[in-house]
Amino acid sequence: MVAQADASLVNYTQESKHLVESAVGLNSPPKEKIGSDFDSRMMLRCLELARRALGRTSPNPLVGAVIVKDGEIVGEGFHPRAGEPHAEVFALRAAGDRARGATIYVSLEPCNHYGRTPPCSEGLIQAGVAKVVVGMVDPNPLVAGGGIARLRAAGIEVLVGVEEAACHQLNEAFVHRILYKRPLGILKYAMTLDGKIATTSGHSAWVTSQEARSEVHQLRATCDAIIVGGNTVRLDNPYLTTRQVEAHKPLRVVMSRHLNLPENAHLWQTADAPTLVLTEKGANPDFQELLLKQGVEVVELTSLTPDKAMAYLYERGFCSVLWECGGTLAASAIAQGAVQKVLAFIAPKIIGGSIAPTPVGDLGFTTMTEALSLERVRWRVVGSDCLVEGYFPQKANSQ
Ligand SMILES: Nc1nc(O)c(N)c(N[C@@H]2O[C@H](COP(=O)(O)O)[C@@H](O)[C@H]2O)n1
Ligand SMILES: [Zn+2]
Repeated sequence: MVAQADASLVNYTQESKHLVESAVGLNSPPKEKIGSDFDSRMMLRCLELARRALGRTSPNPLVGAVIVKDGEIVGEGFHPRAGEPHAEVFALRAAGDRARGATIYVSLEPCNHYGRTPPCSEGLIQAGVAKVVVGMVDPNPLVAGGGIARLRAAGIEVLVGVEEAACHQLNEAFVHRILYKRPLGILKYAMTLDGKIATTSGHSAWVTSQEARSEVHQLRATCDAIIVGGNTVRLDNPYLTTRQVEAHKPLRVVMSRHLNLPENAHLWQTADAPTLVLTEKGANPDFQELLLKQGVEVVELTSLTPDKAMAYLYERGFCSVLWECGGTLAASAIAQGAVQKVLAFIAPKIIGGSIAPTPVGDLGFTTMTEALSLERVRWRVVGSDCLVEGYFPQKANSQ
C-alpha cells in the first residue's frame, strides 16, 4: 500500500484557502497569462535574483524583488538566508527615495507578519510605492493573501499571478514544506536502458555521462540534504559532495539502524560537507563514538523509517531532501510517501543480468493497474543520456 500525501489546508480561512489552492495549482484549472510582457520580464529578473541564494534559504523561500520607476530599474534585492531581511527590504534600500511612486515586482507575496523580521507590507506602504506586482500568493498560513489585502487596504494597486508557474516552480520545495509539513522528497537515480543501476557484481562507475554527473552536482547544491542508506555507503562508498567550491553544501545523511558501517567510509573521512547519521536508540555505541570523533553528527530516533527521517529533517527546517539511495530504501521511501518527485537519468547502455540491481525495489505490485503513474512528466537530453522528470500525484485535504 503506497501512502498518499494530503496537503492540510485546514489552517486557512475559506478565502485564503482558495487563494493558496489556486497559487499552488491544487484543484485549479489552467490559467491565462497575467500582466504585460514587461511585467513578465521584470518577474523573471526577480527569479534570477532569487536563484542567487539557491540551497541557502530554508526554511524560508527563494525570493527576488525589483523596483521600477519611469520604466527603469532603480533597486533590486533577494532574500539571502533565513534570519536576514526579505528581498523587498534589500530592493527598497537600493532604491532609496526613488521607491516613492514606483512599482515593485516581487516573486512571492509580501509578508504581513512579525517573524524573524518585520512585515514587508508595512515597509512598502511607508516607502510610498504606488504598485506591487506579485508572482504568487504565499502559502504560509501567516500570510496567505494577508499581505495583498493589507497593501490594497492602504490604497496600493496590486497585480497578482505574473509568471506564477515559474515562481511556483522555483519554490516548489518551500510550498511542499508549508502544505505537507515535510520536506519535498526527490528520488534521483541513474540507470541503463534495461533498467539496471549496476552490474551483477555491483560495479556502477559510471552508468551515465560526465554531463549528467555534473548536472547531479548542481542538483545537490539546490537541496538541503542528500540521504542514502547503509548499503550505499558499504557498496558505493560515495562522497555526496557538489564538487563546486562556491556552492551550498547539503547535509549528507545516512540512515542505518544498526550502524554496521565501514570505519573508513569517504563520508566520515572528508570534512568538505557536514554529515549526519540517523540510527535507532542504543545502536552500536562504539561506532557512534568513532563517528563523533570524526566530526559526524549522530541522532538516535525511536524507530528509523523514511517517514520518521523526513519528519526529523522537517523539524530541522529543511525544505528539500534528495534520495540517492539503493532500490530497497527507495521502495520503502516511495511506499511511505517520502518521495514526491523523480529524476531518472537513463543511459543508452544495456548490461543485462536478471539479478543486477534496479533503482526501485519491490513495491508488492502484481498487476500493471497498481503501477504508480507520474504526472507533469518532462524529459530532455543531458550529454549522451536522457533525464526524465515527474511527480507523484498530490491532493489537497481541505475539509
Ligand atoms: N515576500 C517574501 N520575501 C522574502 O524575501 C521572504 N523571505 C518571504 N518569506 C515569508 O516570510 C516567512 C519568513 O519570515 P521571517 O524571515 O521569519 O521573518 C516565510 O515563511 C515566508 O512566508 N516573503
Ligand atoms: Zn517580508
